Amino acid sequence: MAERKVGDICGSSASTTSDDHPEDTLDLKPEDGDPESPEAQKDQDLKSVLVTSVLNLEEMDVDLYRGTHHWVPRSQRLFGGQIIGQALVAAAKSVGDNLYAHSLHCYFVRAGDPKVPVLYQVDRIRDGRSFTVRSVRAIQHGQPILICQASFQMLQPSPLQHQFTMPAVPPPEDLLTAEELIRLYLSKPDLAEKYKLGLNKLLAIEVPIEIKPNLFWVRARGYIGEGNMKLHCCVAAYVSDFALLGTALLPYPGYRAQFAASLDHAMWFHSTFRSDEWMLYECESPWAGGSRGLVQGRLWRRDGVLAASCSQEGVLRVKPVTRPSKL
Ligand SMILES: CC(C)(COP(=O)(O)OP(=O)(O)OC[C@H]1O[C@@H](n2cnc3c(N)ncnc32)[C@H](O)[C@@H]1OP(=O)(O)O)[C@@H](O)C(=O)NCCC(=O)NCCSC(=O)CCCC(=O)O
Repeated sequence: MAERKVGDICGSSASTTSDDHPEDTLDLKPEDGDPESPEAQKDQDLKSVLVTSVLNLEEMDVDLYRGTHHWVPRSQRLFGGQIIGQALVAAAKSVGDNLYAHSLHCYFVRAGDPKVPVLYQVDRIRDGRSFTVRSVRAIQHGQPILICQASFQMLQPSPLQHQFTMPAVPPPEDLLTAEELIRLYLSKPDLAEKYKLGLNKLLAIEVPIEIKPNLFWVRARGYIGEGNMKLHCCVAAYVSDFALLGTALLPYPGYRAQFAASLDHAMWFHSTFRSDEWMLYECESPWAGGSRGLVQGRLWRRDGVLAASCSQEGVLRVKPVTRPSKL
């Protein structure tokens, strides 16, 4: 019989069997697949940091988890995608293997503090025949920073099947990564010192996501492996918040964000996909007003299958870009 350790929030621990919550043993670790396969050989040292650390929550007690931070944005508030991804991991741990995340709805109610860990408390709202709903509160300093509802469904076939068509874009292999692009700029001999400094700072940031700018080809860095769809959904939830809100600023090159923070985030998962393989992230902003911007994203598998969709509204307070006078 499997044994697992539980403890209270203060860190004391006790031992119990997994019999009372057999689903709690759900393994969200990356799959190793065939260790002899060339892919596994090549990637065995390159496990995605997203699954080995960011999304690898520590179990504190039944339905209570603790997450740690990896990359913290310059704003010094926690990255929203990290909190959503970790909340989905916590929710997924309380549902059976035959259930798959199909949607989540979150509100970011307070800025996350990078100096302390985040606790995730899961409420088992309902276990239905087809659908199962969980509510997760992400807590710091005794107060919620995120509330998240996630819904899971067993696989069910349907004659209704349609999707938009993926935009035609160059494949990721034909494009430069963000790092390559920065290095290209840095190699220019006439680049001013202040830009060199800024670009070198950008290069030093270790974001566990790879992006090719052009609508965004995106994937988790490192190897996760095939098969664990719950885990790929959690990674996609992390990835989906990256650079999404900035889409609402694209029509306004004359302004820059003075304050930007996502208010809510909703996501729907449509098909199986691998978050460690290139997916096209198509982002658009149908509306902005009232110091807020609405953004929508579609994650496409490179074979043209729509993998996931998301929507987000964020606070956007801007100020005009001041350019030095040429006189
Ligand atoms: C959204 C808020 C800030 C709302 O709280 P609030 O108390 O109502 O705050 P607020 O009044 O909006 O103030 C926020 C800020 O806006 C300023 N402000 C307020 N009114 C005005 C105005 N008229 N003109 C100019 N500035 C104004 C306030 O002074 C605040 O500024 P400050 O924080 O003091 O510098 C809060 O709920 C919160 O912090 N929620 C968490 C949001 C969050 O952390 N989201 C996830 C991280 S953001 C992210 O991940 C985006 C992706 C990053 C990427 O794309 O790279």
